[in-house]
Amino acid sequence: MATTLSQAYRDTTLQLKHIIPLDFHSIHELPESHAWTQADEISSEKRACQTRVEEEPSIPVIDLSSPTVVELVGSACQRWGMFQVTNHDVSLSLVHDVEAHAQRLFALPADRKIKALRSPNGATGYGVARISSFFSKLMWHEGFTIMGSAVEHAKELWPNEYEEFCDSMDNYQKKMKSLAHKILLLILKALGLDEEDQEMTSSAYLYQSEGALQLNSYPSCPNPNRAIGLAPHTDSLLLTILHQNDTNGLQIFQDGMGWMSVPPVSGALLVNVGDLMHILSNTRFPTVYHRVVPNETRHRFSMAYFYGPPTDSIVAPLSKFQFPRFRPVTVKEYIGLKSKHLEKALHLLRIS
Ligand SMILES: O=C(O)CCC(=O)C(=O)O
Ligand SMILES: [Fe+2]
Repeated sequence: MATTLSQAYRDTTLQLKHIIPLDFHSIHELPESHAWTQADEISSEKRACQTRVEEEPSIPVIDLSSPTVVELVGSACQRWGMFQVTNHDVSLSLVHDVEAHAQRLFALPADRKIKALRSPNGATGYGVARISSFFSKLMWHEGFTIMGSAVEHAKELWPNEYEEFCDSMDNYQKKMKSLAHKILLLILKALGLDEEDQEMTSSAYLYQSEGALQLNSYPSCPNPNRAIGLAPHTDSLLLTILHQNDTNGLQIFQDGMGWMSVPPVSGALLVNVGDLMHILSNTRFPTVYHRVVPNETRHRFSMAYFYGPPTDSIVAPLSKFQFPRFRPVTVKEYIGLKSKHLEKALHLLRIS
């Protein structure tokens, strides 16, 4: 039987310290457990880089109905591994509805949210970021992960009125999936894929793909300079489509430039290349190293939709690349490698 995405994520057992978020409602000072120093980060040399404050080039905003959309997407992927899209056919009222549900969820009392806690070897539900176990300090963040139906955990949160939440999450995931299909096709065209690749990717990747929806909350923080909202990481699958509310916080790392802010653009959705796309493109498209910094006065919410091929399928550089730089890997194996080795996982697949 085919492996589902949640099964692929289920095999890492964590301690509860790495699952239960802080009760942010009751905290007025940054606790030692959440106060980071450079030494607490794996890539401390990157943390040491200053965030740029002067005028910086910004991530391209691409109108999906533009006649040159393939070229625009191709050059944004190559330069940034990231772009924002407008004319994406996802209604803003749906986006805001999902955001409002996320706000309602995270505003619940801590003892209620704990009822939907991710289990120690589980993939879905309420909890800290999965990457937390790699760091000695905890993040100023709480999340809720959905893969497929949200019913099981929504019932734990709202035993009598979970339906509206679930309907909204279902609608949003459907919309995200079809937008991700569309964007994947544009990216594959931009890569100039040949017939053989097209057959492989269009049948498997497009029609049996899998996705996960991650709701993120970063409450206002009493000492944002010493806290981290989400530690630096790359996303594992092919693409991520992100909505951020009107509160800054997301930053991407650019060689030679350091950390650069990616402020929200009203009505646009942000798309970023993940590790599997980096493999497929044989390194032409960079996987985006990003983090979130908390804000002293404002509460940031974001919704990230992670999109990947079926979990048992094989990902390898497209056959048009004469000198593949990665060995083929199944999605499931890659998720396992990432759970064990975090950012070193990609290097373990390098063959040249
Ligand atoms: O909140 C954000 O802007 C980023 C979220 C993110 O990177 C993730 O969920 O992987
Ligand atoms: Fe991410």
